[in-house]
Amino acid sequence: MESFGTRLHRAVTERGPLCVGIDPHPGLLARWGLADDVQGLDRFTRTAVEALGDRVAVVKPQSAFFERFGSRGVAILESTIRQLREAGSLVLLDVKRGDIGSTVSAYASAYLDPSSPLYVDAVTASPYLGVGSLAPMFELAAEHGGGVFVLALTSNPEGAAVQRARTADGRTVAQTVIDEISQLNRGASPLGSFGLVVGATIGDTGHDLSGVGGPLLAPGLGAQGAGAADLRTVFGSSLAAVLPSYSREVLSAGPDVAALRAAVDRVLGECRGVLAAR
Ligand SMILES: O=c1ccn([C@@H]2O[C@H](COP(=O)(O)O)[C@@H](O)[C@H]2O)c(=O)[nH]1
Repeated sequence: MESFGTRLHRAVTERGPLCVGIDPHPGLLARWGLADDVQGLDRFTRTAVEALGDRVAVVKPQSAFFERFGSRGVAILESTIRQLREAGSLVLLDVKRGDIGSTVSAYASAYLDPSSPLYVDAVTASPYLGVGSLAPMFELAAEHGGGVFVLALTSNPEGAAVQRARTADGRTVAQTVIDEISQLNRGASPLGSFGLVVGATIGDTGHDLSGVGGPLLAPGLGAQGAGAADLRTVFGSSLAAVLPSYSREVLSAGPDVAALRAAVDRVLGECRGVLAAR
């Protein structure tokens, strides 16, 4: 089984360095002329899959917007995941899970075991019960060619108070996460399967990302105010590993499929312009 890092490296080579989120906000449903109900959710996600599935390297459904409709929303999430995989994009489910290790095992089975209805290529995870508590996710991901993106320096302004706090050895909390994920990726080529989430909004953080060896997911572009040029400031010499991520900026071009695709081409072009100079 090929590793997630290898599959991601190929997808980005073939389709370009871009992740697009499927975040069916109530406001976007209204903008697309859809009701804020299960039928609206279904129509929204089918259109997004049609526009994105055969051209974007990684598509990132945001689980919260499906869960808010209960079991019928989760059924649509399952079907969206299947459709995206069939269309050839890698699916990164944004669920930000984290818990004590024995419960993380169950989350790992839910998302990273190929027999699960919610099986995806990769998930986001929260390290705030300790990076070590995520070990069952790392292990199942490694076994089945999956990936895990761990929150390090998030795009929201509230994150800094926790993530930049100093630990006993003087490193920030974020740097300890960065260092632990770097260890997991040691020796992986061309790219490790364990990534970090580092917001494009956060400016020059003074954190050392050079040894991570895995992908750096960069949300915060577009609707949260960061632009492609900010990637240079945030990531510096680590630009090669960056996977820029947009949700509302692209989705607000819908529901016309051609317009959604044009938005994808536009943001991809902007990101390539910055990432090519790495
Ligand atoms: O630090 C983080 C981690 C995750 N996110 C998620 O990414 C998208 C961003 O959506 P936009 O519409 O492009 O703002 C959303 O699903 C967040 O939950 C993040 O923004 N920042």
